[in-house]
Amino acid sequence: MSFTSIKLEHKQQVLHELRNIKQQFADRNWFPGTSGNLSMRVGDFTADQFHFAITASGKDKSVHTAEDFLFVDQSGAPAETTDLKPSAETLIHCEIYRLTGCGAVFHVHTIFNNLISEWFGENGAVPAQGIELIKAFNIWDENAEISIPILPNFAHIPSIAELVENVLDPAVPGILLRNHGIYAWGKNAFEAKKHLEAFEFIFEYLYRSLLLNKSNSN
Ligand SMILES: CSCCC(=O)C(=O)COP(=O)(O)O
Ligand SMILES: [Zn+2]
Repeated sequence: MSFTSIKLEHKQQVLHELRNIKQQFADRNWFPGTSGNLSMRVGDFTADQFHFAITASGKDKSVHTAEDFLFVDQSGAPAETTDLKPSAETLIHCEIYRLTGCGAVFHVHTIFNNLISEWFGENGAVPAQGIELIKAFNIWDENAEISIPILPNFAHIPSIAELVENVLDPAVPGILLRNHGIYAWGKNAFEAKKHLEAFEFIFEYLYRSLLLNKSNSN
């Protein structure tokens, strides 16, 4: 499906939804120092051709302007003529869409996701077991255990993007970049937000249990 054949109302609806999510995350201080990026797919999906709206790079994501988002194609190139630059991390979004066919990808830097990704960094994954919010990933087993992948935080984004395929687990809709932040996705913005919130709950839970265990052993 070409970008021009996607209905204008659909594109506007997606921008409206992204703007709302951006506001909600900004209110939680989830975009410190211009960090973070958000995207939502528009139109039909094939692994070879798709389009999505994404935050422009380097903006203060706690303020709203007419230049907050632009549309890009499956390679991360702008789909329309614009002076705006897509997020520096667009290629990671491209790869997540290509591999999952999802509808939205949200990336935030928080203290808890940074500390936990660094703590478990050498293991390449964060183990989480028996935490109620695992059910937000539609995993309902009692005492369920998941493993949240961690990729190295290379400065060269294409080198990170090419590793996504090796670690992506269809049952776990998120990937951490070590000491950087998390990417969470879902079939739509509602689900991507639910997943992101569940991951952040799990990271805070793990951080606090590590501290509790440490103080108990002293
Ligand atoms: C200022 S944090 C470093 C860049 C980053 O990790 C990020 O999430 C924001 O980059 P963008 O190009 O999307 O603004
Ligand atoms: Zn980032």
